[in-house]
Amino acid sequence: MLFCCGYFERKGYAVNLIPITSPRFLTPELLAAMPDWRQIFGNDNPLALEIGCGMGDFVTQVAQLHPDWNFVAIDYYNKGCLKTCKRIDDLELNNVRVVRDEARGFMVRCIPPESLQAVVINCPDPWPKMRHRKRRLVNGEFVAFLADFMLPGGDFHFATDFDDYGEDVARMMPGIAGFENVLAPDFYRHTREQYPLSKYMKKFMAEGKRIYFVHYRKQG
Ligand SMILES: C[S@@+](CC[C@H](N)C(=O)[O-])C[C@H]1O[C@@H](n2cnc3c(N)ncnc32)[C@H](O)[C@@H]1O
Repeated sequence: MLFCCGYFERKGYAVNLIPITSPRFLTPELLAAMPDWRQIFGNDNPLALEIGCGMGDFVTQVAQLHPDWNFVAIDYYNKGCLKTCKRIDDLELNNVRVVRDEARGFMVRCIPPESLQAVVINCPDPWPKMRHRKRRLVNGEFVAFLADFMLPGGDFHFATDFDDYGEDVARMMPGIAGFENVLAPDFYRHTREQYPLSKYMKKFMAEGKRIYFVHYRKQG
C-alpha cells in the first residue's frame, strides 16, 4: 500500500507526510474504491487528468480558462499537492481536485474506462542518463494504457523541455493505434497557443531551452 496512516512508505522507509486538509484534496480513504466523479464535482462536466501536477501552476491556470471542465491533478509529491491545494483554495477553484498517489495505480483504481476527455503530462521526469531512460513515464506502453481510460475524441497533451524525450515521444506516437495527430503535419511544436505554462516550462524557457509540445486525439 502506498499510503498508510499518514506515512509514505518507500523502499522500506517511512517518511512523515505533511497533512493536507484542503476540501479539494481527495484523501486515500475517499479513493479506496471507484469514486463517483459526478458526485464529487457536483456536475457532469468533461473530466481531465493532469499527471505530475507539481506545484499546480498549470492546473490553476487551465481550470480558470475552462470553468466548464473538471480537473483531477495528481502527484506523489506531498509538498506539491499541498501547494496545489493552497492555490486552488485561494482561487476557490471548485472544478479541481488534488490526489497524492502514483498515477497508474490511481487510474486503475479510480478512473472508469473511457471517461477522460483529456490527459495532460507536462515536463515529466526526463531520466537523462541512458541507463535510466526505461524509467520514463511516457512510452508506447503507457500511452496504450492511457487510451483505455480516454473517451473517443479525448486529447493527450504532452510537453517536455528535454530534446531527446520530446523527439522520442513524437517519433513513437504515430505508431500507437487509434490516435490522430492534432498538430499534423508537425510531429511536435515549440509553442502552443492558449496552453498555460507550468513552473518547469517557465524555468526551462528562462534558461533558453525549447519546449516540445505533442498533441494527439483518440479516434472515435
Ligand atoms: C519535473 S516535475 C514537473 C512538474 C510540473 N508538471 C511542471 O511542469 O512544473 C515532474 C512531477 O511529476 C511527478 N510524477 C512523476 N511520475 C509520477 C507518477 N507516476 N505519478 C504521480 N506523479 C508523478 C513528480 O513527483 C514531479 O512532481
